[in-house]
Amino acid sequence: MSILITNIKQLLQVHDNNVLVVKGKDMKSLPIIENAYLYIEHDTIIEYGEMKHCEGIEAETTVDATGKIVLPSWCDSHTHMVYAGNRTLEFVDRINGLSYAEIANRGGGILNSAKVLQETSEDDLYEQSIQRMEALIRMGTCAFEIKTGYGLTVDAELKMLRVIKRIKQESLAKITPTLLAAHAIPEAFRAKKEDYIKQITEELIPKASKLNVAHYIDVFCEEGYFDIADTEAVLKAGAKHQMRPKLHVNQFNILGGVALGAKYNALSVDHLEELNDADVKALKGSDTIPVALPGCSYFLSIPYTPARQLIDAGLPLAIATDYNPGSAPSGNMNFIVGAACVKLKMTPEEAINAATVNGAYAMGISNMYGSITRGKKANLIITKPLHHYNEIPYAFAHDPVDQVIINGQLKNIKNPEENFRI
Ligand SMILES: N=CN[C@@H](CCC(=O)O)C(=O)O
Ligand SMILES: [Zn+2]
Repeated sequence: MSILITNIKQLLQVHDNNVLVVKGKDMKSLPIIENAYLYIEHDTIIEYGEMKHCEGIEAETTVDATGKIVLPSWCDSHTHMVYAGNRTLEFVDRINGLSYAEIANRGGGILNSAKVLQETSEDDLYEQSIQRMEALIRMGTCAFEIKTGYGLTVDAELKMLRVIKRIKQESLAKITPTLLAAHAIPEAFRAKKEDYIKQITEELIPKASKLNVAHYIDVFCEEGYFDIADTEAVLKAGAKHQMRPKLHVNQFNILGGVALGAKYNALSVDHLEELNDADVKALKGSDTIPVALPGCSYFLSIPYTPARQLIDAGLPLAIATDYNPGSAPSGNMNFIVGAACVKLKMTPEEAINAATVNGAYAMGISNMYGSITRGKKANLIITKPLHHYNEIPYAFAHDPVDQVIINGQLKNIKNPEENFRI
């Protein structure tokens, strides 16, 4: 199967030499080819260049992209999209004045989602989740990290892992599973957190490892959830099973999770709505990428991650949705790219780098995803006609996506019958 895209107004994120991550000042640069073509065979980017060099290329399918922009599809490196039900009642409670912490203390929040998930069948959970994901593919995301963490029992966490495994096997999207082993303390363990940590380290992690689905491990390192000692215990147990950390840190309070993540060679440290100089120092010289989640800041009305401080310190930054029923019930990366510009004061180039190649890095897949490079996977967005790529973040809440190519397959996203499964 071969596809030739012609007359592309702007082909974005073009790197002849493969790029794994973009840091600091380099994030301001977004290599583009104006009036370009792109040629794909099977699932792979084979060739690209200026239209004047396109002669002689024949393909089974030709797409005329006159007036349109082509870019690598979004790479969303932080989601909790496998969940059951919703938390719309808590949304209204928050509008009426309750805080996220107050709702959690009343047994709402993560505990509420866990109760519903425990009562939901595996097939139902799979269907709810894959339908959420397919809606997002239509919005231009073709690579997703998916976390467990709404199980809160060994059985329910393993159920989540099996659902993620099935999505990974059956979807055309690229899936990176993460075991969010310590997300909240179940009611039954309130007075004996040590026993819950023991259950996680001695039972959940070994059993999860046997399923061979998740190679990343996550902890919600936060006041009222898991402190530094708990987090370290979970990371040590994960390391015994070759699970690399991807951590929730600094969402409401700074506990030292960033330095701990860097010490354990975390792939990413995510949230960082709160940040201090020691955190920035800990990240410098590490291979750990910070990840900002502006949808969560928007929805909870909490501070936005100080992206400028991170980028201006020479660090890389990724942006992701945090798609979940409690703090970010939207998985739309187009909105996240816009919010990164408006609220995090990132330039469009920085935001697009953060949502493509750096998002791929934060999932450990940037060798094959996140840029237009010969030999990389053909996961692409073809936009509607736009004047310039700046229009993607500028026209906030618009949907710029016209067509997607996922794993080398051209999809008509407007057709409700379109299929994104293998
Ligand atoms: N902060 C921890 N976990 C999720 C929210 C979970 C929830 O409220 O359901 C997050 O990343 O924001
Ligand atoms: Zn999260």
